[in-house]
Amino acid sequence: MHATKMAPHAELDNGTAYGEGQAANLNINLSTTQGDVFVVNSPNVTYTDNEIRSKYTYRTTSVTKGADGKYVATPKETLYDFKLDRKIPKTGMMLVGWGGNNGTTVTAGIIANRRGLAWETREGLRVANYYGSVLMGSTMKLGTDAETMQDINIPFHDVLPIVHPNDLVIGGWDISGMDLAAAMDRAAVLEPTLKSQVKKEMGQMVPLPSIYYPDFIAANQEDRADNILPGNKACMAHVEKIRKDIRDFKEQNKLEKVIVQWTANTERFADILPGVNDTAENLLKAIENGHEEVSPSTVFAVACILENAPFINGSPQNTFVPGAIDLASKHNAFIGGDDFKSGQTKMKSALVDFLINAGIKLTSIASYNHLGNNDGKNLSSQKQFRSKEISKSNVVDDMVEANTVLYNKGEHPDHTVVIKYMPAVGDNKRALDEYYAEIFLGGHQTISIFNVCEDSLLASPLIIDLVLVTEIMTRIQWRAHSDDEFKGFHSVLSILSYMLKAPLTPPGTPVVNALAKQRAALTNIFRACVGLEPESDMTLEHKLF
Ligand SMILES: NC(=O)c1ccc[n+]([C@@H]2O[C@H](COP(=O)([O-])OP(=O)(O)OC[C@H]3O[C@@H](n4cnc5c(N)ncnc54)[C@H](O)[C@@H]3O)[C@@H](O)[C@H]2O)c1
Ligand SMILES: O=P([O-])([O-])O[C@@H]1[C@@H](O)[C@H](O)[C@@H](O)[C@H](O)[C@@H]1O
Repeated sequence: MHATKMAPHAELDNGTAYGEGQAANLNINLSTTQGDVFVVNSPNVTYTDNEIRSKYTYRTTSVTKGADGKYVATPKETLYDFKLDRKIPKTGMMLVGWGGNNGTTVTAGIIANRRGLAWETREGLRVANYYGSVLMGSTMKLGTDAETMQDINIPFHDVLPIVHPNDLVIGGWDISGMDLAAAMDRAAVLEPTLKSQVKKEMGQMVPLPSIYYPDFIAANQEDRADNILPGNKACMAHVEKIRKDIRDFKEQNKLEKVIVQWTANTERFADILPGVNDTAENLLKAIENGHEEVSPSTVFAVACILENAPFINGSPQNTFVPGAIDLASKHNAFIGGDDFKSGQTKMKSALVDFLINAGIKLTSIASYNHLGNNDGKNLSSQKQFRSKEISKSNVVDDMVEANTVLYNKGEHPDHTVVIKYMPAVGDNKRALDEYYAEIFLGGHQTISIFNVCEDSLLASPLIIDLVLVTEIMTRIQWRAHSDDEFKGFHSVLSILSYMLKAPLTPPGTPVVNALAKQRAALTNIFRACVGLEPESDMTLEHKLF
């Protein structure tokens, strides 16, 4: 299944009408096939119609400490076999919170790209694109031209046979019964000249009724809740209804795969209670018994795990209580989260990475923002804000702990997070940050940033990336070269961390927040699946001659 990709921007011919499918008149490149833009020429890589197999040597450095206290670094090689199903499945994306700012925006964006829409704005003509998506808007270095020694870069999306977002079938749930066209108007994110072109199609999209347990989100959300299932606390009937919704969606749209994402309101944290949500068995029992500490997002996670539909949490709450992770592992079901990393925090994880790795001692981070959308309204409630404060605050920990030259054990920069609800600015969040650092000989560096983030236009491409990466992870299997059986990656998809503020990792494994490391992990795991070495910037070919 090949879909077209739109060129990012084009000038309109004088007087040429624009609208659905008019992109062709804009003299832009309409069709680029995907997936097979390169082939790997290696004895370690074999292609069949259905599969790509690669024999991959994973090279690391194992470190031990000698009796004299010195580290001993030993190069280590592990041989893996990767197997990738090349068939791109017809895939559905079901959003919890479909009628929200992100849900309506990502839906309109996919429709606009699929139909090649263009629309007038005050700044001139705009053509649908996927800017902000790492898979659709960025490239990766494939290698070096054998003759010119110049880098050859390819669209990130083309490194593997990945679903095209234009082909995604979209559905979902919302406690608000508003159709997607009305909800898009409520969100006030998109230009009227774009909305008018997708209004008809979106007007036919109505979110499925959802579960609503008032104590988990702000009381100020109650006036939206007109599309809810009976029952205000967890029960198996809710789990089974969600499972049926997924099956029905899959069947009605003849889908081969469904990925579910939570882009509903931020919930308060759930207490972790032994005997309630600490194991898979206890969590299922707690749901059966209607325990009031089981949140809607955890009920969705359990339903998706049991239905073998990967579930991604785009919000900061602790959806994946230990019992949910235990259940996912037992069912070999994929989960991932938490909290889309869209603007202020994405900038932070890049800037902190730069400062600390430059040997500059960051001593204080002040992160303030105000926004006026419904997310901000929900976060104006302390318990929901606390969930966000946690996810926004922990993002520097790994980078600080890794630099024992600048920081003593347990030492870290002051870090404060403030979020205020200011309706006037709507979805266009204002993020004001101050980074204060010690530099050479008692000097200081102060970096002040004023960052206007159109939150839903930044988050929507992440929703797409999370679906596309999660989907292809269901088609990748691995084994140690000596083993017979292939199996999937661990249930907790930490490969998704680049798109998330508080990356969920397999229990006991470290959390990596440094943005460059996260992108490198995503890049190099995808490269390994086609037998390519990790992207190295050594460029010895440019130094040793
Ligand atoms: N840049 C961003 O927009 C960004 C970044 C990181 C995280 N997030 C998170 O993404 C989520 C969505 O953001 P948004 O701006 O779209 O918010 P929003 O308030 O516009 O949308 C949330 C939607 O969820 C619905 N909802 C609430 N509880 C529900 C339930 N139990 N079942 C189904 N639907 C339910 C609401 O009716 C609403 O339509 C929020 O949790 C937010 O914190 C957003
Ligand atoms: O991703 P990011 O810009 O750091 O964080 C954002 C916060 O600044 C904002 O207050 C919140 O409403 C969004 O949901 C998002 O979490």
